[in-house]
This record gives sequence, C-alpha cells and structure tokens, in this order.
Amino acid sequence: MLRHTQTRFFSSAARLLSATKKHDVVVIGGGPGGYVAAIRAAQLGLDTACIEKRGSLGGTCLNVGCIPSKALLNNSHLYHEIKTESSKRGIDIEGEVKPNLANLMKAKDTAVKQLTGGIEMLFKKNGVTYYKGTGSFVDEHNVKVDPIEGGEEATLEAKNIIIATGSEPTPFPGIEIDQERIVDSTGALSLKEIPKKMAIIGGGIIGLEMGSVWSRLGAEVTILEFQTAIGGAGMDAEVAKATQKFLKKQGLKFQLGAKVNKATRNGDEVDIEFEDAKTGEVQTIKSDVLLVAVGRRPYSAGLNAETIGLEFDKKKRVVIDSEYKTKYPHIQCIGDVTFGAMLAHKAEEEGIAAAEYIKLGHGHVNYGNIPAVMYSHPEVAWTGKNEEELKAAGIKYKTGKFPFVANSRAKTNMDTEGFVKFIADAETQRVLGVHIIGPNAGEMIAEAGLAIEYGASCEDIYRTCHAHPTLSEAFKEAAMTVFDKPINY
Ligand SMILES: Cc1cc2nc3c(=O)[nH]c(=O)nc-3n(C[C@H](O)[C@H](O)[C@H](O)COP(=O)(O)OP(=O)(O)OC[C@H]3O[C@@H](n4cnc5c(N)ncnc54)[C@H](O)[C@@H]3O)c2cc1C
Ligand SMILES: NC(=O)c1ccc[n+]([C@@H]2O[C@H](COP(=O)([O-])OP(=O)(O)OC[C@H]3O[C@@H](n4cnc5c(N)ncnc54)[C@H](O)[C@@H]3O)[C@@H](O)[C@H]2O)c1
Repeated sequence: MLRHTQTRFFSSAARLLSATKKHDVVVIGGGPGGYVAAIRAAQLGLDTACIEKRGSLGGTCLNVGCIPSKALLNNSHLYHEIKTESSKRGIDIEGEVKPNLANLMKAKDTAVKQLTGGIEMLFKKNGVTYYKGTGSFVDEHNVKVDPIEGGEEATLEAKNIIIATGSEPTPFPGIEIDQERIVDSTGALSLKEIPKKMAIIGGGIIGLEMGSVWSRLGAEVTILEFQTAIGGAGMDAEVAKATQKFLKKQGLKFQLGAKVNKATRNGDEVDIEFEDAKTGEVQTIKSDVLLVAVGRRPYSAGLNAETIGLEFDKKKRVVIDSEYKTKYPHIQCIGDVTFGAMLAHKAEEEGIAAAEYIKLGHGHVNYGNIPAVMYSHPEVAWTGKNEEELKAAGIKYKTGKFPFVANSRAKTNMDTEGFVKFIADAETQRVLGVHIIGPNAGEMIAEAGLAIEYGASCEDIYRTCHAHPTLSEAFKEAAMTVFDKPINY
C-alpha cells in the first residue's frame, strides 16, 4: 500500500515537473491586446507564451465583436443599397432582391475564421507559444494552464506577465439573457431569423451598429436610451444630433430619456416596460427580439487574482501605473480589463507599449488621440477633443465645417450625407479635434490622427495637396473654413 502511494506521489510530481515551462513573458488572453503584446514581445527577442481559453485567438474583437459586426454591417449595407438605390444609379434588377440570412451569417463566419486562424499563423511565424486553456495565478511568478480541448495542462514560470483578459457585456439587473429572444451583442450577431420588431436598450455604439444591421434587413428597430443624446461617451453633441437625424431617416426609432424598468419574455415576444425619466410616464412595448447593449465591464473571472492580491478599482478595472504595471512591477495589464476606452486599437497600442516597456524601458500611447469609429452608413468618426471637453477645460477654440454635399466625389457617388468638422486652437489654429459624419469617415479619421500627432495647424492641412476628386478634399476644405473661406462652398 505504502509502495503504491509512493509511486503515485512520484509519478504526479514528475508530471508536474515535466509540465513546468519557463518563459520571459506570459500573456494571459489572446485578444487584440494580448495577441499583439505577445507578437511584439517575441519580435523583441523575448521567449513569449500566450494563454487563451476561447478556443480561437483574437478575443472579443475577432470572434464576437469588431469583425463579425463589420461583416454584417457591410453586407447589410450592400443589400440595402441594391434594394433602395439601384434604379436611381441606372441599374435595373429583375426579380426580388432579398436577404439570405444563412448566407450572410456564413460570410460573417468565414471572415472570422480566416482572421482568427491568421493570428495562429502569426504566432508560429514569430515563435509565440500558444497554450489553449484558462490561465490562473498560482503565485506572482507562476501561472497555471487549465486546458481546454486540444490544450495541455502546464505551469508556466514567467519573468514577466501581461494580463489582457478583456471585457464582457454589462448585465441589466433583472433581465435574463437567453440569446434567443433577449440577447446581448453576441446573440445579436447570430439571430436565426430577421425579427419583425427589435427593441434595443442602449443607444451607444453597439446599439446603433446592430440596430443599423437589423433595420436594413427589415426589422422595425426602437432604441431605448437613458440619456438625452445617443452615441455613448465621447461623441461630439452636434455630431450626435446629426447622427440621430440620419439614422431616423433610415427608419430607426428613438426613445431618449427612457428608463427601462423591466423586460420579460412571453413565448415568442418580449414585453419591455420603460418610463420617461422626466415625466415618469410609463409605456410598454412589445418586440420579437430585445438587445441589451448598456456597455461592457472588465473581465477577470478565473484569473485567481485574489491569490496575489491584485488591486482593482470600483469598476473592477485592474489598477495600473503609466507603464501598465500593477502593484507588481513584473505584472502588467492592458486593454479592456483596465482603464480607458474599450476599443481594439487602444488595446493593441497598449500591447505594443507594454512589450516595449519590458524590453526597451519605454513605450508610447497618446491617449489624447485614440480614434473612435461607428460603422453605420454614413460612418461617424472622431479623434482628439470635442467641443464639450474644450469648454469644460476653458480652452478657446474655433470650429470649421464642410459638408459632403459640396464635395465632388460624394456628389458623384450619390453619397452626400454628413460633414467634416474641425476644432482648432483659437490662436494657433493647431488641430485639437476632428469629427466626421460621412462616407468612409473611418478611413479619413486617420489623416486627422496624423495631424494631431504631429501638431499640425489647419493651414498645414490646407496647404497639403489632396487628390481630386476624392472625399478627402472635404477634409482639406473643412480645415480651411476654420480660418478662411472654403473654395467649393
Ligand atoms: C459587438 C462588438 C463590436 C465591437 N466593435 C469594435 C470595433 O469596430 N472597433 C473597436 O475598436 N472595438 C470594437 N469592439 C470592442 C473590442 O472588441 C474590444 O475593445 C477589444 O476586443 C478589447 O481587446 P482585449 O484584448 O482587451 O480583450 P478581449 O478582446 O476581450 O480579449 C480577451 C481574451 O482573453 C481571454 N481570457 C479571459 N480570461 C482568460 C484567462 N483567465 N485565461 C485565458 N484566456 C482568458 C478571453 O477568452 C478573450 O478571448 C467591439 C465589441 C463588441 C462587443
Ligand atoms: N465601432 C466600435 O468601435 C465599437 C463597436 C461596438 C462596441 N464598441 C465598444 O464596446 C463597448 C460597449 O458598447 P456599448 O454600446 O454597449 O456601450 P456604450 O457605453 O457605448 O453605450 C451604452 C449606452 O447605453 C446607455 N445605457 C446604459 N444604461 C442604460 C439603461 N439602464 N437604460 C437605457 N440606456 C442605458 C448609455 O447611456 C449609453 O448610451 C464600448 O466601449 C464601445 O466602445 C466599439
């Protein structure tokens, strides 16, 4: 008996020993923050591993966020354009134009598969070791991997650890998500049929993007937003108003200042009760599907962070310093699970900076110049400051605006909704913020990012030759309007 116990002890000790691996850097989470940090660390010559429990790399963004939503946004827009705009563009279509939901979903899934698979290839190319499983702290230098299918149990001894565990949808107290009739963003990306009526709690970016998708495909969409403006945090008030106007024109309905009290599923319907936040008047609406999109919250479940006494703030964000260091200098944290905008490109920037801090001792992210894009049509994009922020800070500024209706390319394309708005320092004309509603605003905002990063003035932009006929001429002319007259308006 004794001999048997001893054998068992030695064999499990041997197994533990053989499964302990040493790495310079262990990244927990394979989303845009984590996978980019891992690749950058490996490129800098560090022996790097990344642990991911989802079964595929790319995190929320590639699996259930940016990528699938953009696939549905792009293809639902094409469908809507073909259906509503073909004849005025000189294209005759015979027979009925109708969406094929199964194939729309297939196209979305193909994009996701190709891109998530691509990261696995990048890991191989850059020599990042990929552990499939849940990473949890054993102590401040050892991380255990509990494997998922295809993974292996291991304990990783790490000189440096980067936490990049992301975020999850914020629940609405009392409303149960069943991912069928009452869904969060993940469910809204995979509905089995096009609802006749869809209600959405939250007029932020998810609500407006997913509302656009299902409205274009035929649903009657009602957005219930608690605030008196849509767009969530950061959207310039003038832009938010104009955005609501064009979305309304496209058929979305808005109930602003709406305080939702409850929502219950009744068979194939959902009853939603809300009250006017000002008057207290109570209304009930019925919908086939309810999307709850009231924000996202940091995710750190399963990390066993308590074991090492990691610090969190009231919003459950991991507390870090300006070099992404937690209370332990060798444990950093980046992306949605810590401070700042919950955006993929912000997480990626932090991933690169965190890896560079480890190897080089310095890194760079300009938090004053993180672009935001809403992929409606037209798109809404901004970077830098908005008017409300500058007023609050007491900074004197001037604005200049140029409408796409006066831009030759937009007119040629019959796509003239929106404008480019510049906000510049009143004295120096230095660009402080740019806010765009317009076709391809998400691409155009990169030019504004460069201008802000390099401290450009409006005149610098005006004196830069822009090709004709392009939408970007509207960008140049908007810069001119801050201090002079535009040519074409
Ligand atoms: C519907 C939707 C659309 C979006 N669209 C955009 C967009 O267009 N542009 C944009 O910039 N942002 C968009 N976002 C936000 C974007 O997805 C996030 O900001 C981004 O994914 C954050 O990256 P991250 O690496 O911090 O976290 P995540 O992407 O959430 O990745 C974290 C990963 O860590 C894994 N993980 C967690 N705990 C553990 C553990 N203990 N062990 C191992 N693995 C673990 C998770 O499985 C996850 O895969 C969207 C989000 C949603 C929901
Ligand atoms: N294109 C993109 O970059 C993109 C796309 C989707 C998501 N995201 C990111 O994902 C995150 C989550 O998006 P989101 O739209 O859920 O959050 P959000 O913070 O953008 O918007 C949530 C909205 O819900 C409202 N709200 C909150 N509680 C409410 C209540 N009880 N009743 C009614 N309204 C209520 C808020 O006022 C806000 O307008 C955001 O940080 C966003 O940046 C980005």
